[in-house]
Amino acid sequence: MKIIKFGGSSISSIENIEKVFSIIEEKAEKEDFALVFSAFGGVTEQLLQCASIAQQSEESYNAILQELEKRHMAIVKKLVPVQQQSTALTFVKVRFNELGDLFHGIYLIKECSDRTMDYVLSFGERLATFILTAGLRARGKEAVYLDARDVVKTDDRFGHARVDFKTTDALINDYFASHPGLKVITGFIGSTSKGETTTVGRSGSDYTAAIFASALDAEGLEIWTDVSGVMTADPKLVYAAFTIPHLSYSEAMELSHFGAKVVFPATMQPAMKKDIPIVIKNTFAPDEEGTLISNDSGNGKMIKGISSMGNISLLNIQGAGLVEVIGVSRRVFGALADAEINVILISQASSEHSICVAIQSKDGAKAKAIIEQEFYYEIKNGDMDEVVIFPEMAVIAVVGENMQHNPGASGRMFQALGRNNVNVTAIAQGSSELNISAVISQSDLQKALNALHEAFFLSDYKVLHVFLVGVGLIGKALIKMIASQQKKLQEENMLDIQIHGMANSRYMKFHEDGFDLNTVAPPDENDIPMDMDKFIDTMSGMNFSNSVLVDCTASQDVSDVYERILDAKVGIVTPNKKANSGPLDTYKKLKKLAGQRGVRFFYETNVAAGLPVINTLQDLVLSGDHIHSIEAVLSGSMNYIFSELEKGIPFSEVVAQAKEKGYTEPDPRDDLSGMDVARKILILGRDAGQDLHFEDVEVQSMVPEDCQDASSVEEFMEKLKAHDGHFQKLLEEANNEGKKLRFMATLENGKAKVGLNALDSEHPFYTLKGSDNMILFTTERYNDYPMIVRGPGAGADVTAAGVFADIIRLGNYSR
Ligand SMILES: NC(=O)C1=CN([C@@H]2O[C@H](COP(=O)(O)OP(=O)(O)OC[C@H]3O[C@@H](n4cnc5c(N)ncnc54)[C@H](O)[C@@H]3O)[C@@H](O)[C@H]2O)C=CC1
Ligand SMILES: N[C@@H](CC=O)C(=O)O
Ligand code: NA
Repeated sequence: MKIIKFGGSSISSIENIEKVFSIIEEKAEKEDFALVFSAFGGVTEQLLQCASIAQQSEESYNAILQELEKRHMAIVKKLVPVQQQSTALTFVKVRFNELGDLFHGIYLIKECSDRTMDYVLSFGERLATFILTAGLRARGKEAVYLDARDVVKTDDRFGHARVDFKTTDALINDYFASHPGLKVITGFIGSTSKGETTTVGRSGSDYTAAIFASALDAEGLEIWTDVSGVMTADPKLVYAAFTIPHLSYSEAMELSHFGAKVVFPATMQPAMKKDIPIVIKNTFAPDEEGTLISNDSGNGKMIKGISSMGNISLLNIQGAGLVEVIGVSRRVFGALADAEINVILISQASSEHSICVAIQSKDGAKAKAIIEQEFYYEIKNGDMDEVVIFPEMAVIAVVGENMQHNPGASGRMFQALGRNNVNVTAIAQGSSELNISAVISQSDLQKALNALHEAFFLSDYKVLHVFLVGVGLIGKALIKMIASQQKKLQEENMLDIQIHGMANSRYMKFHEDGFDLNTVAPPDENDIPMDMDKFIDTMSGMNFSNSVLVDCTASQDVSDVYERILDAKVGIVTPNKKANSGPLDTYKKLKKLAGQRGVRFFYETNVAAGLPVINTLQDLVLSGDHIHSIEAVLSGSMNYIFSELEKGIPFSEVVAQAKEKGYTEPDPRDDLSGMDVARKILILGRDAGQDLHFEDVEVQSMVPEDCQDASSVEEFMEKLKAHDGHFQKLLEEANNEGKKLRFMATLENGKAKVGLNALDSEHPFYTLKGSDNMILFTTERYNDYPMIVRGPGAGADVTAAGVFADIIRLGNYSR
């Protein structure tokens, strides 16, 4: 025999009741059970509401009551065929007449005692259970309605009555022995020895089910609700949370203490005493396995779940006068207990210099006053400091029985918190080793939960949260690329890349769960106006662990926020060269900060797009090589322009083509002026370990003087046409000597040079084509012949691919 209970959410509508009936019918073929029901979804709340309105001597409770009656009547009419309806309809009618009288009484005397309230609430369970019994009978079941008040005997603590198990167990067994058929029992209610109606407290129907299970030595207790069991963390805060298949009673109790309110400790007590397994199932997903709660903890997982409690204040009681003084804690806790303040967590270090107590925020001010009063003289004498209160805190706890004697849990917990910049204010662990709790700032709660969830449950599976600024040529190509690889990375590389925010210069938008990258469009006027500070605030507000800012702009304003970003332990990936080619101090500061904060700052595409130039150089330097010189073609657009020029196409036209093909900077003058190449050689020099400043780079510009100040790119392109002849001449001069024009950069002896050169066929750059880049590293190790990297060095795809590779690398590093 099993006891099966369905809660209010499972029977909140006709459709849901039909689902419940199918579950019952399917089960009836296989096993023997009795049923326990709550009131129909929402009814208890409405009865409470009526009572409170009536108490204020207002008549509007009548309307609610009438609606309630209609709802119950309608359910009878749907569940029971006309010819069998009369009993149920009469039952409902009579109950609502009684309720009407009851509320009228409350209305008249303006008072509703706990005793009356229990009686009022009992109608919800009685009505639902009676109607459902009739519904089951109409479906051919031999169902018997059992008003639990006949068998569940309690004391008279109305609202949370204590069960007299001895009498109750005997009555339940007598009833079951003398009544064949499917027993359908009202949850939540009982009665005193005088026959007064009582209720058995919060989540009382679950408790009723457990009382019956225990009395009958049931082989199992099933609680059907609207979630698929107890989850590893609150799914509203941790979207990767999943159902825990198996918990021990103690683990379930520990988890429910901090938040996982699927099952209440009180419910478990009677089942636990008799070692009856409890299964939590989802009425709306009956095929899902749910959670089994029994006396063992199932698989060997160290941590079963992570729970949390917000709105906590931390009270710090400290002073030199506390050390080795006996009785201080008795006084602290005595004073709090006298004031009925519940203590959630306690922490005291062995120095005995301070005691730290977590309480609910609503009790904060009162608790501070009470302790200060208790220690009035000690504070006055300076033996104790004034009580300090830290508001807006939260407690997070990792829970699992197998932590016992199993080192490593706390290490992993605090490493994950630290790595994600979550400051821990207090720590507590009981010697049962069932739970390690930490007090953190409320604003870090979601991030902390996710970080812990990843560390304990998804340690091989990483979610990387991307915030993308710049949805232009490169940004768009990047989104497409991530979209096409997202699933494969999840499945084969255990790396889940989600984009939660994106912005261009005018608008920004966000998505808590991550955008659908196959359909997402760049932000537009329907979204939020772009504001970098707000972008960062929203990003921080989402509080994800393991986040990265991807900057696909060419903007100085965006690179100016890198310091803030790294400081907040958020990584950066960018093709934008502004940060690394600005003041040397900034370059150094960012590197240092990333190191200090343990986050990554990747910028492979700063030089030669996706070609492995930066990584190669950094590897050379890290492995102890010394860079003697660098000779390079570093501009895809310039190489394209000067090699295409040879086909006889006018200069202004090839520049337009380079722009069209996505090789140039947003403003092609940045390429033609040599600035873009200057930035790149500067970055290479710095990564090679040299203290290079922009002044150390000699740059030859290809922008004709009268084009320099054109007010727009279009005007510039137009003006450029007048100079086609000049470039044609340069080309002819070179060709006459059997040479080709190459725009290149060199770095030697701490000086860099950028400009146009005519090179003969002996030179390695002579054969470069299209958007090719080529970099020659002459180093201590690569001395006789340089190390060479060559290939297309500009364009949407090769750049986006390089950015994407950096993102993946960053994701993998954070494992
Ligand atoms: N095109 C290429 O082959 C390569 C480009 N890069 C770099 O990639 C970056 C992006 O280039 P493209 O996509 O071609 O440029 P783009 O002009 O097509 O796109 C830039 C995007 O940034 C946005 N933006 C500009 N300022 C902003 C601000 N302050 N806040 C928010 N958004 C802002 C724009 O609205 C636009 O969405 C540049 O830094 C460029 O140097 C690097 C390697 C190769
Ligand atoms: N505009 C650059 C591409 C980005 O770095 C180039 O032409 O190489
Ligand atoms: Na590169």
